[in-house]
Amino acid sequence: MENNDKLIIGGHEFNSRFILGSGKYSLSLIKAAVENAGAEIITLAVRRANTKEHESILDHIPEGVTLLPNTSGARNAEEAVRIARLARELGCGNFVKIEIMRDTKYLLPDNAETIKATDILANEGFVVMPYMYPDLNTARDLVNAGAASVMPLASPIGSNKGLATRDFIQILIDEIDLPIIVDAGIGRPSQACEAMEMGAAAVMSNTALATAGDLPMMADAFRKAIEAGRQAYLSGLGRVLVRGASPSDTLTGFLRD
Ligand SMILES: CC(=O)[C@@H](O)[C@H](O)COP(=O)(O)O
Repeated sequence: MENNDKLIIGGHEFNSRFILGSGKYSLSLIKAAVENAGAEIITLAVRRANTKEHESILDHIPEGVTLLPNTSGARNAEEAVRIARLARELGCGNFVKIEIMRDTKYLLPDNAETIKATDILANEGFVVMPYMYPDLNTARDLVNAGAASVMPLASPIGSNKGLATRDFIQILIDEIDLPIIVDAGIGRPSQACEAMEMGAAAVMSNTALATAGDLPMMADAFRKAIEAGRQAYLSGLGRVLVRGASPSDTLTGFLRD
């Protein structure tokens, strides 16, 4: 069956709605993770592409997969811009995921600096995907700055705690006319599925796979969950009763009479 349900980011079309983080597991597992996840986009810390070691992450990423270099390590807009430009010089393409963190304890993104970096890099022709704390005003500023998607955190990076910011992500999904990609803290396939049922355009995960007992098998489970959540969203979820019950068939009422 032809898949007409594409994820479109900065004019580029993707079939998969699972974006894979690569930072927390070994190079030898990357190919299997991408294949089992069905992922078409994989993030890459620029320091891992720019290594002097004989093995570079770039050698392990299957052909046809879009690289999403991130600016991890940046503490302000200026540093993020510098890392993004370096990634482009290294041949990593035009996509960039902006990650700016001043806080080293909770690793929360700096929304104000993220808006500044988005503005500069979008003007330089990058496809900018900013990681952000889910806040509607910030999201609107990111749209105006030229972002190609918005990536709100579900819970702190690496926590596997799931959709702690659920209601605020829902506001972004309802109000922002860009793909909302739920990032960070998604610890289980069921949480990824829920994000997709809410109407998220895609989910990104790294730690959930990296800390799983069997990484490729977990990648497969995430792929299925994300597809199921998308399908449920597109089919229109059934309503929830505020109170009472509703009989499953009319016969119940008939027998009582
Ligand atoms: C911003 C950031 O670093 C996250 O994208 C991370 O790569 C994924 O978060 P988890 O490791 O919590 O899945």
